[in-house]
Amino acid sequence: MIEALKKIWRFSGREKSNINKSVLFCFLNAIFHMFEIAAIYVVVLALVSGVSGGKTAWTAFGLILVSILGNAVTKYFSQLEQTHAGYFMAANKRIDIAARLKSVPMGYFNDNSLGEITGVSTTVLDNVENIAPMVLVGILSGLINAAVFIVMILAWDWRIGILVVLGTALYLLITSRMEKKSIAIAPNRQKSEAVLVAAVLEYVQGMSVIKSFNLTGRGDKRVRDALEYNRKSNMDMERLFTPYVMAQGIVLQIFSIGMVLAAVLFFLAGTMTSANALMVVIMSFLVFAQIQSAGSGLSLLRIVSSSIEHAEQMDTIPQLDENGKKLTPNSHDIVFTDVNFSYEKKEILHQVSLTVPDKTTTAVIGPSGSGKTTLCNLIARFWDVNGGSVKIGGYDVRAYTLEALMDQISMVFQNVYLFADTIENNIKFGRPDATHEEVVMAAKNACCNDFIEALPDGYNTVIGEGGASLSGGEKQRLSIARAMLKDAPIVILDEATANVDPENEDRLQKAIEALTRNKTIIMIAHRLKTVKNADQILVVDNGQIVQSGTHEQLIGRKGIYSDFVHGRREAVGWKL
Ligand SMILES: Nc1ncnc2c1ncn2[C@@H]1O[C@H](COP(=O)(O)OP(=O)(O)OP(=O)(O)O)[C@@H](O)[C@H]1O
Repeated sequence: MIEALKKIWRFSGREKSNINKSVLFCFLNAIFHMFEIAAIYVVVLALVSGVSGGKTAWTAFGLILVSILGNAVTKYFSQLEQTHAGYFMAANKRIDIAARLKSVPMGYFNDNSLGEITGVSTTVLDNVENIAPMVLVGILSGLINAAVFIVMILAWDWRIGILVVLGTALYLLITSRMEKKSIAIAPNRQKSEAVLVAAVLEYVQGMSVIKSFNLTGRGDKRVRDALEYNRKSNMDMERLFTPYVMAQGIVLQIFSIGMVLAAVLFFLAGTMTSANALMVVIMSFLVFAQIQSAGSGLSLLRIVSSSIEHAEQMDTIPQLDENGKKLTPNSHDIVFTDVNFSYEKKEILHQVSLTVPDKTTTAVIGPSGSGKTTLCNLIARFWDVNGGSVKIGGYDVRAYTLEALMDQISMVFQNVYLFADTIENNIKFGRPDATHEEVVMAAKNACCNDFIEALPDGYNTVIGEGGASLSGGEKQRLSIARAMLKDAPIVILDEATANVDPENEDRLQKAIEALTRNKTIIMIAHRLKTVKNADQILVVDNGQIVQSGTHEQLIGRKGIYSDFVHGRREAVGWKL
């Protein structure tokens, strides 16, 4: 229990002071509750002594008024501090995760990790946000208040005090058993929630495939299994808790009745006044309220603790080793020296050495799966090489901070991702401080202006998440506009014109020429015309550069390139 409490306390980070304040307000709240008891005591004393009158009534009224007002104010502030602490505990972690993800190797992102990240950022951190401060404050204040209350009762009547101590001890014993038992089950419940999020995510993402292959039955099997797993783990938790919750209730009932019986016996034996005996009867309803508050916190402790453990697993996501500096190279040549690379075990690039001179265009061609995209991704350090080095302007890409490195590079990917935001902001992603005029200019150069102006709200049109409401070609052109706006010295184009209709292709080619003028270009090319015009062609086959040179040099040589250009080699799988 102490370990779990410490874990929440550690996790609360900068919000510790809010937790402390909330505990303090809970303590004050308990003191104000005592004013109620004092009011009752005043009335009981007056009734028993038969000296009741206006003074008694006003005193009792005054005490109750103070109690109500004090209760309301302290409850409000205690709740406020808890909500503040919970919100920021979760928000800080969410921000922390987002920051970490920026320097995670791209290989980390797959369906499972996506489900895991979504699960932690939503349900797991929701648990922390909503119940962590409540549990922490409930337990701490409940225990402190119960202890103070017990000391006061012991001082008032030690015999009744002992009964309260015994009831409290037994209640805590049962609660601690329940808390220990839930150690085994709480992480399972956590896991089932993450599995459910991952399954739903995959189901929604794969909806087009599921529909087109009419797999609705099979497609949702994973979701149904995940729901069943989640239901079962929740039921297991309930099943485990129910007997303990019943035992807790029974113990408190027995000791409350015990207090009443003791009071009657002590009164009959003449060792307790009638006023005090009446007070014991009344207090038997209130005396265990504080310990119950601690108990309900304890029963949720494991859930919060395993939520925190789960969220903290995000700290173990592999990170690219970042010791870089904010470098600004003088030239932008790209040099690979003996690069070996594997995503997992299988090596994809073998001893690749190449040079892309500053302000020249290099076309990369080769069969599908030969390693062209991988080559480009290593320049942007989406992954780190396993051997050898990739240098830009004489500096290893690992010597740059990720931010400084990305300042050097614009990328136009095969699959364009657009955010659920306005067209303008999607283009501005290339340079957030760009003016509207600059955005329009980039859009014009990328042949986007016409279709954007035809949209209902022009540049302010909000596109669907993932760019769902635009055609493939339109998305591609927007991503080129983004790159134009960024105006980085190195441009990496991966199948940049693959989705553009023939009507726009020539204009887009011109736009790409404008984008790439005076820059270092590495492009995965698929048009013979582009390849021919490149300063250098690299032919990749099976993770190696098998040929390099200009079109004129390569066409005259025996090899893959001339075979392909002369149609002697099957075009299947080739990107040309
Ligand atoms: N994230 C990844 N994890 C594991 N293997 C990968 C990953 N990405 C690519 N590969 C594998 O690496 C090899 C090279 O892939 P790459 O995408 O670089 O080839 P490519 O030449 O660009 O192919 P294409 O022209 O079809 O896009 C392929 O065998 C591919 O299956």
